[in-house]
Amino acid sequence: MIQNVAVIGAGSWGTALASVLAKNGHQVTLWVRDAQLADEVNQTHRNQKYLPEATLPVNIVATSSLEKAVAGKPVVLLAVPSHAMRQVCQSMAAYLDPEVLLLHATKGFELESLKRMSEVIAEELSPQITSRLAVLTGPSHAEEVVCEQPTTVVVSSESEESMLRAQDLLMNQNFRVYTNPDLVGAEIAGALKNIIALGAGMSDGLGYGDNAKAALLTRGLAEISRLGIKLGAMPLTFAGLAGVGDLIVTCTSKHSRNWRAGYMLGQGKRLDEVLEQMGMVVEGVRTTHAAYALARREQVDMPITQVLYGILFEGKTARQGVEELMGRGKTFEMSYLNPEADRS
Ligand SMILES: NC(=O)C1=CN([C@@H]2O[C@H](COP(=O)(O)OP(=O)(O)OC[C@H]3O[C@@H](n4cnc5c(N)ncnc54)[C@H](O)[C@@H]3O)[C@@H](O)[C@H]2O)C=CC1
Ligand SMILES: O=C(CO)COP(=O)(O)O
Repeated sequence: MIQNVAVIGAGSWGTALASVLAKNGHQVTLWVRDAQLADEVNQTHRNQKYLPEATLPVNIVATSSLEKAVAGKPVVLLAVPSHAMRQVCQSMAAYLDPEVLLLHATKGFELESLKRMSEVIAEELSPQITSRLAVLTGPSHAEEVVCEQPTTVVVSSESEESMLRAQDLLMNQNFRVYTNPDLVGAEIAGALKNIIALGAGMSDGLGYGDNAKAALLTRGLAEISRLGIKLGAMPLTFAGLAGVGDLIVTCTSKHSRNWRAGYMLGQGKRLDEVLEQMGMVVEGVRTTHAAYALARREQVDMPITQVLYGILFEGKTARQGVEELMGRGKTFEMSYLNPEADRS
């Protein structure tokens, strides 16, 4: 069924998802924070800053008014950075349709509370929203999605009906949408892979090879799963699109902001320089901070995250980080073989 959909956030991901929805025939209102960019999208059907190569469908109409964007819309899709989620929800709460289907495509935790995005959304809107809330995640760079390159993603929700509705809205010949009821696992996997992508970029920036990258991905997945399972995720989610799928794409793609930021750090640039040069959100930086705190709170061993925290926030060099990881004591690969020593 053709729907009126509001997409909140016109960075690369919001713009690409607006394009998918519009090509599926939906009428899309795109909320753009910056009024000048809203005019540009309406007049030129382009978003020069975030997706310069793409021409956008004409059934995307941009507005810088959050009220105009969401009022009366049966479906709202949020694609803002994690640090903006709470404030955006607060600002749009009064205008939302009480029966709205809410999707979010944000990969991160709220740093201050260490909460997942769906928890932040439920706190700001209402606890009942969880029956109409779904997360969209999986290996999907905006730059490829917007030019209709084959892509697979996953939607997760506590409500089967919401999950199926989200799948119907988004799915097409080039954008294949799977469902997975493990909302907790889907959100955690999508957020934590960005930490490992920073590490993979650093490894490449240091000039290390494929062996180091494979080690980071595999041991990264081990610690992502360890924390995720402790926080209530289903183990198999980490073997799926939201887990290993997204880990592969983010650690190996030239499109990845996290990989690119890591690469520059590996070459010896300072974090502030790197973030300034990126000009786009690098979720892995805040997520490293959040995961470091979560790992301490939950007493879960996350050696790669710990080392990256040292590099990002404590002045350790990338090379020292590698030495630290390679110099750790002997241990089992599979912690279930020795659960007492749950080490990586
Ligand atoms: N770019 C991609 O290919 C993908 C991104 N994501 C996730 O989507 C989310 C958004 O990422 P991108 O679109 O890539 O970011 P981006 O850096 O391309 O754009 C960020 C957007 O958020 C807006 N924004 C920044 N601060 C804000 C604030 N305080 N309040 C409201 N809006 C604010 C900016 O104006 C911009 O429109 C992130 O969580 C990211 O991990 C997920 C999958 C793919
Ligand atoms: O989540 C993503 C791809 O699935 C996007 O990753 P980056 O933010 O590193 O570009």
